[in-house]
Amino acid sequence: MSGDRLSGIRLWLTTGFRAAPLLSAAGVGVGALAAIQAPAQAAAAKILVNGIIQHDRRAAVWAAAVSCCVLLVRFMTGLLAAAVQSTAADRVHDFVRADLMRITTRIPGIRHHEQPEVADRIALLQQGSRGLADAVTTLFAVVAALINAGAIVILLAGIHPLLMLLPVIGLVRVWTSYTDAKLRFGAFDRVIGYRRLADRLTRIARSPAHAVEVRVFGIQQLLLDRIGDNFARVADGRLAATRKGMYYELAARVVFGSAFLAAIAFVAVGVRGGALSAGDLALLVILGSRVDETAGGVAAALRRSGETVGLFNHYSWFRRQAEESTGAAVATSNPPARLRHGIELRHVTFGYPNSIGPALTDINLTIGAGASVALVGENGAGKSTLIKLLTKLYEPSQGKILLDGEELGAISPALWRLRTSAAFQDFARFEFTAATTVGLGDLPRIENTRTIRAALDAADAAAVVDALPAGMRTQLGTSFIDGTDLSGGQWQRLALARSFMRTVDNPTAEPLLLLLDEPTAALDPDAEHALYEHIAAAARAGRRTGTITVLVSHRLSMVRMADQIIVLHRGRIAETGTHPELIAANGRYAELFNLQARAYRQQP
Ligand SMILES: Nc1ncnc2c1ncn2[C@@H]1O[C@H](COP(=O)(O)OP(=O)(O)OP(=O)(O)O)[C@@H](O)[C@H]1O
Repeated sequence: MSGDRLSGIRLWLTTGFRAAPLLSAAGVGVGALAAIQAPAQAAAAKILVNGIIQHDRRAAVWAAAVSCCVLLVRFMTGLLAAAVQSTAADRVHDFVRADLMRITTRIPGIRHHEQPEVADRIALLQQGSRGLADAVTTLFAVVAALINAGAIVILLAGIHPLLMLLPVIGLVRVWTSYTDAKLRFGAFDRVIGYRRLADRLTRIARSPAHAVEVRVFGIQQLLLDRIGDNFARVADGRLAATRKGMYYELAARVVFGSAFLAAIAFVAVGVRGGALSAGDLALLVILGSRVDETAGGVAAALRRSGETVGLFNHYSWFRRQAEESTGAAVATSNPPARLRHGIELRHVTFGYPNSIGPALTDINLTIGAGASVALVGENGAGKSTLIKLLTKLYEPSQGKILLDGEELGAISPALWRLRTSAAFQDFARFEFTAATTVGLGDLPRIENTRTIRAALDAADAAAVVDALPAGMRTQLGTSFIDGTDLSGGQWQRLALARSFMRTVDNPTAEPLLLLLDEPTAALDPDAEHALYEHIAAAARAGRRTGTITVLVSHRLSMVRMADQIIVLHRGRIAETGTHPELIAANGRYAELFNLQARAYRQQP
């Protein structure tokens, strides 16, 4: 058995007991109790029949009484089992969901979001979360089925040892059922990519964020067709597996039915010859249908446990992956209190997972402490990628990034991020109150109104908040009944204010790196101008504290104040220098700058 499978089984067997120990133990106990009821009743039936035929009143009364008691216990355990199982399943569901959230959010980078095999497994886990929750119920079913099967074998052997062949033939049904489950689960695995795509397209079709473009470009039908295609592939894959499995099941039942008929004939002959009693025949008839039922029960339990183990394999794999990437990120060093020399990139090359070529190639760069740097270049040149490497969202594929001479790779991502601040072009619209949306930028001071106000001023966003119905306490976002929505530019101003939270009034934990990736894309010219004034002021202050400011912008008139301008082209550094140096060099930067300046001059 592979290590993956073993750890899946181990996780299956332990998760229920970790999530709800008492309920799980009770569930297994009730399962065991339920399992002996049917064989007990069959044995009582044999004694009853023999008692009646042999006029043994005492035996007959006892057998009838036992039968009634067993029936009563059966009703009680049925009620108890349903309650115990569903409560345990709810507990396990909550436990697994919380565990998955915890391990996913602890992964320091974002590489796992872009690996299809990881995304597929996460989709499988989400869709099969009920199967994970049924960990206890499945265990309950397995215990019950095995005890039931054991008791039946003993009773059959008591009639005649040859009858033990019946459960052996019943095993064929167990095997076919298991094969059926394997086929179905395999099909489920194979089509999960289509399923994930269909789900993603469905989300696009329903998403309010896409609603306008979906209607303007009339792409509803295209989306519906693609969703339909993908779901059809999912259904085809699963149907083929179901059909194949059904043939196996049918064959097994024909074989078992024939064997059962032969067994009845064999015992009937024994009764006629006097070697066996009428009670034995009654017991066989009852047990015969029980063997089929039990074989079905064992098969169903195995099938369920096969599916459950399959899901737990994914769960275990995902936990291990998360642990490995979290473990890999367990770095030994802390970031320095302040930068003295700066950041150096040595032969840094980076390629995204599953992409053909590198996004950055052989980047060599030194940024002095306290410097302001501007990254410019055409779309796809690699600017945002460089920002992601500096925030340790990814690690370089080759080369290293040094922070005052020490490798950034050795510094804990969490601690490093505490000493950086950033605003991204794809900024998040956190739908909290306005104060919280900004305060999130510095968790220890999330409720410090003075700091939030200062960050809003720095981002020229105070007017946005002041115009809200309840000021800073206004709930943002359309997901809430009393929520207020903002324009794209207003959201971006709040995102900028968030990024300034760590930079304002923070002498003890001043960021070492302030990253601004296209921070003004949605801003009007006034706000953009005010922002650049602030960035220039922050950059000047950075000279004192050692903070490096990195700005990505296509607006070249805004980057001229940077101490160093780096022009990226197709993932490589094309040129670097100050604005005057690059203009004098008359290269790519000068060409782009003059082009933009001419365009502005030509405006009426
Ligand atoms: N998550 C990703 N997975 C695979 N490739 C990516 C990913 N993100 C970016 N790329 C690729 O990496 C290259 C650099 O992209 P990057 O976003 O760094 O460019 P950029 O200079 O910031 O562009 P822009 O000015 O358009 O924002 C591009 O070829 C892009 O297609």
